[in-house]
Amino acid sequence: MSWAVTLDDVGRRYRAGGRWVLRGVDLEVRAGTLLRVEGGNGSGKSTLLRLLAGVEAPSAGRIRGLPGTRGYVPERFPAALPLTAAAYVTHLGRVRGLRGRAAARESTRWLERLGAGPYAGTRMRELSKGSSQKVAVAQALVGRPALLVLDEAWTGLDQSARAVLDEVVRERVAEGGAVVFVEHDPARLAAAPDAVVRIAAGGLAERAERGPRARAGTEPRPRTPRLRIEARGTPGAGAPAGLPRGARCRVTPEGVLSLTVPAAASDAALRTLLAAHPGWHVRSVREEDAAREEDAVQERGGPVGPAREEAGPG
Ligand SMILES: Nc1ncnc2c1ncn2[C@@H]1O[C@H](COP(=O)(O)OP(=O)(O)OP(=O)(O)O)[C@@H](O)[C@H]1O
Repeated sequence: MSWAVTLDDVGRRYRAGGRWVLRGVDLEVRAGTLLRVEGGNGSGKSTLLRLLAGVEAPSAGRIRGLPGTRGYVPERFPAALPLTAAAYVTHLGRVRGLRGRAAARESTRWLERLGAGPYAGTRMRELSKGSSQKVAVAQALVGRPALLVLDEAWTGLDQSARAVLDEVVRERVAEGGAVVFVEHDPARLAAAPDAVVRIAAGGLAERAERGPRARAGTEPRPRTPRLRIEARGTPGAGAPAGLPRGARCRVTPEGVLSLTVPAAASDAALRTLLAAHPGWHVRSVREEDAAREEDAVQERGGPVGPAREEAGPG
């Protein structure tokens, strides 16, 4: 069955008036695809995954088409539950629509496949960290959810359970499910994703689509996109020192700065601007291609949309 989850201009912040963790995120996750989410620590990967898992709602924008059955391995699994591993996974199976016996059978099957069969009857709070992680994975897989969201799900698993999870991810995608994952090991499923998105400065700074040849690891990643950062500073101030490699910077005598940087270096560029003395007030961060298009429209006297993202204070 063909379906897709669509994020339209999605933003997330954790308190009203607080910092936007994610902003202006447009993303489509289609059935039968594997998507990897990358980004530095604290960039918002887990936040994006929680939105896709439906356990958090966006503060701005819309998420459409979330399938009814979703499996989610959170970054931190609440292991101190008073249930046995089997009872917990069976319970999740029922939540996903399996009837009693079928839920229990599937629970046993997943626990055994992951190597957790011997402690299916152990209370969750008595399990070791790695064993508890196997239960975290089993509870996400039971009932074969259409969308599987894995937040560092391999962490803590032993080698054979890791290999099983690799295998299961491939199976789910081949069966028409969608899998979205974050993983710190770059070698994990390295040639498998259909797309890789990178979060920087609160938005999806980079999106690399991969075709069937790339699945076999033979196609180079597309050109790295550049971001354009616009900021206002003190009239007469020159270009700021310490910009990352690959940055191109223009400053008008009035103190209006236009800086383009490879997307991967945008966090470093923003930090440089925000830490400079005298300071820079960052007005917008946009993909360079989109900024060019808006400039062209403006030159023709047409309408200009609002900047997609504000990255600085105020
Ligand atoms: N429940 C919350 N309440 C307040 N702030 C939060 C909450 N969850 C996340 N944040 C903040 O949002 C930002 C992004 O966090 P998130 O966990 O999504 O990043 P991440 O990319 O997954 O990081 P890591 O690689 O370290 O796991 C961080 O600054 C974090 O402090």
